[in-house]
Amino acid sequence: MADKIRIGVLGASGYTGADLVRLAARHPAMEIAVLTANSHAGKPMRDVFQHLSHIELPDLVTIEDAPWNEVDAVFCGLPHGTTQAITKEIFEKHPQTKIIDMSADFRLRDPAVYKEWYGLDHMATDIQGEAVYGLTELYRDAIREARLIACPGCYPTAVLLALVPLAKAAMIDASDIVIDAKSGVSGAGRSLKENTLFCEAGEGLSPYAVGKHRHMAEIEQEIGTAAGVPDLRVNFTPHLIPMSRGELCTSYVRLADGASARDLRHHLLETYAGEPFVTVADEDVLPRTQMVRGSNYVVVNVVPDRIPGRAIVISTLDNLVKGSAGQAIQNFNVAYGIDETTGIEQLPLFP
Ligand SMILES: NC(=O)C1=CN([C@@H]2O[C@H](COP(=O)(O)OP(=O)(O)OC[C@H]3O[C@@H](n4cnc5c(N)ncnc54)[C@H](OP(=O)(O)O)[C@@H]3O)[C@@H](O)[C@H]2O)C=CC1
Ligand SMILES: CC(=O)N[C@@H](CCC(=O)OP(=O)(O)O)C(=O)O
Repeated sequence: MADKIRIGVLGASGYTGADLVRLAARHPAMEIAVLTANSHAGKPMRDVFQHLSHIELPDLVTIEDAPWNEVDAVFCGLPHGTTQAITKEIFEKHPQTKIIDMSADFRLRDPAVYKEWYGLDHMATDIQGEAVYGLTELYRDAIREARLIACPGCYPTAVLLALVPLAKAAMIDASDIVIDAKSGVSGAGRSLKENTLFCEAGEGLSPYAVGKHRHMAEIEQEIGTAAGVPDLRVNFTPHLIPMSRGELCTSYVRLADGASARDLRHHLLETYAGEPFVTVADEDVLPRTQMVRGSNYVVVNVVPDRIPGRAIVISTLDNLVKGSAGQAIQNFNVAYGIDETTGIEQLPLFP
């Protein structure tokens, strides 16, 4: 293979950053050149993550100390609000760099909507316009040309892969979507939070951010665009479930006149025929997190609702792989013209 592409991972001491490093370390076209951290800066990566002690990795440095002239591509796994300024700075000094962001900082096209949901002024409105929404299966052509890729949130990835094709084909009523979502605790990141403590997350199931979760903005943006419905509103309720990784979204939809659950499933089968990572489950198989754990796969299916004129669409993924690091690498592969499955072909872990 020609020279490897040198990558930097911002936020390598976090969950998405660490999973990115785990996958990148075996990617034949990548060389891990720079890893950054905040409170963990100055430490060897193996001191922070013992599961990565089998390989040689650069030590963690602060963003300020990172040598940007030594990287070709940057993956960002930073908290919301911390990616815009550094993205601008890198592009100003090294305009050829490709940036693949796993945070929400460039996902929302309208900076006013970003402010509404994140409570922050957008600090890079001049480059927001060139950001491509990194849902690979739906934006592949634009990703090929992009230097700034905004990977979707984990819940939106699961929901949009299932619903956008149906909304686009006008097979469902985009204005009547109710999404019940559940996520493992790693979705909340590695920092200490009360609701993620073992004693408080274990043996329980808790709804959170009901009626106000910021992923609604992303889901509305993308389904609204696909369906041609400006100001679309969806109902989305996430729950924290006591497992470390994995996510399952159950969407209750109203069928367009004449459409059946079976038609919806056939449409998804046609849409995703040939897609390496989206599996439409066999007719009687219900998606379960155990079908995707540790992998870049998404499993979807559609079943009839007992209420006439409605259907239930279920989708599942691993929030740290297809929901963040795996999808980021999939986008990297597309952006660099590498076979899309490179480095992320792992089958799910089971049991
Ligand atoms: N977890 C998930 O399933 C998903 C997360 N995301 C998004 O990806 C991003 C990262 O999430 P996740 O890995 O879970 O988060 P973590 O909390 O696990 O990690 C955050 C990382 O950012 C670093 N960091 C924190 N604050 C700063 C700062 N002010 N300046 C520089 N670096 C900083 C931390 O360094 P240190 O630890 O050394 O202090 C750490 O490396 C977030 O935007 C998140 O919303 C997207 C999809 C899925
Ligand atoms: C369990 C849990 O807390 N999950 C996170 C999802 C994080 C994510 O996927 O996405 P963002 O990049 O948009 O934060 C949450 O609901 O905020």
